Amino acid sequence: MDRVIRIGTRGSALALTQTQTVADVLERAGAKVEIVTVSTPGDRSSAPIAEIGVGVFTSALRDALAEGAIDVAVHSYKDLPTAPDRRLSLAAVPQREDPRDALIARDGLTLGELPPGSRIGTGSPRRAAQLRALGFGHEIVPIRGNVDTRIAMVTAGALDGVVLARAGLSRLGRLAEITETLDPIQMLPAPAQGALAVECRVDDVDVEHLLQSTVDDEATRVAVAAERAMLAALEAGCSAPVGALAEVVEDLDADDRVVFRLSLRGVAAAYDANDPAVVVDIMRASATGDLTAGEQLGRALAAELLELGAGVLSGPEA
Ligand SMILES: NCc1[nH]cc(CCC(=O)O)c1CC(=O)O
Repeated sequence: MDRVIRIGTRGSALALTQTQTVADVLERAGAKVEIVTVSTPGDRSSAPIAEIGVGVFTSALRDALAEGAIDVAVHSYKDLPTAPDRRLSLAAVPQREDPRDALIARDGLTLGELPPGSRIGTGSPRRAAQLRALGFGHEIVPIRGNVDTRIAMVTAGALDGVVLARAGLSRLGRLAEITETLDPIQMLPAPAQGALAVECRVDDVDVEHLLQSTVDDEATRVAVAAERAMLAALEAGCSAPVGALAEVVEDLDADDRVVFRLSLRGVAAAYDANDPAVVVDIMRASATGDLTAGEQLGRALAAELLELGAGVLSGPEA
C-alpha cells in the first residue's frame, strides 16, 4: 500500500504509547504511518466519568475516523461503549497485556496490610464496590486524572493507595511502583481491560485487511468478546460496577484429550435505583464454555448474575 496511514490517538502519555505499539507493528509490515493526536472532551473535563458518560474518550476519535481525518483509531478497549458504530470496523484486537488491577500504596504495603480507615483512591464504581466487599474497612476516595496524577496523590501523602490497571502502568514503564497486583478472586478487572481496539472505516478494505493480518490476536479477541457480551447484557445505561475476565484454559475431553476452553468469571452489583453509586451487594459467578461460543457464554453469565440479584434494586413501594 502506497498511502500513508494516519493513526489517530488521544494525546495522553498512555494513549500515545499504546498507539506507538500498533504503529510499530504496521511499520515492520512495511506500511507508512503517521500518528495524529485528537483531543477528546474526556481529556478536557475533570468531572467524574459517571457524570460525563461512557464514550467521552472514544467518540471524538470515532468521528475523526468516520469523517476521514484519520484512517485508524486506537482505543483502550475497555473505554469503548458496547453499542457498535456502523460507520466503523473493529478490524483488530492486538495481544492483550496483563488484565489485572494493581495497588500502588505507601511504604510498600498491600491491601491487607493497610489498616482500617486507610484512604484508597479510585474513580471506578467497579473497583470501589469490590474494595468495599473485601471488608478491610478502607475509605474509598473518588478521584480522577491521568495515571501520573493519581500516583502523585500517594507520593504526596493525600492518599494511602490507588488502584490502577496494571496494563497502563506497564505501558508507562511504572511497574516497579506496584505494591500488590490484585488477584482476580479479589478484584475482577473491567471487561476488556489491558486490551486495545483498533478501528478503521467500514469501507476501507485495504486498511482492514492490513490490520487483520498484522495486528489482530485471535485469543484476545475471543476472550474480550465474551467479557463484553456479558457487560452488554448487564448494562442498564449507567456506569454501575461490572467486572469480567475470560481466559483460555486447558481442559480434558471425555477421552482424556487436552482441549482448550474459555473460562469466564464475572462480578456485578445490586445497586440503588436512585443512585447507581450506592451498591447494596455484589454477586460473583463463573462458567466455562466452548472457545467458539464466547458471546453466548458472556450472555449466559450475565443472566446468572441477574438471577442472583445483580442490577437495579426496586424500592419497597416499586
Ligand atoms: N479508565 C481509563 C483507562 N483506560 C485504560 C486504562 C489502562 C489500560 C487498559 O486497561 O487497557 C485506564 C487507566 C486505568 O484504568 O488505570
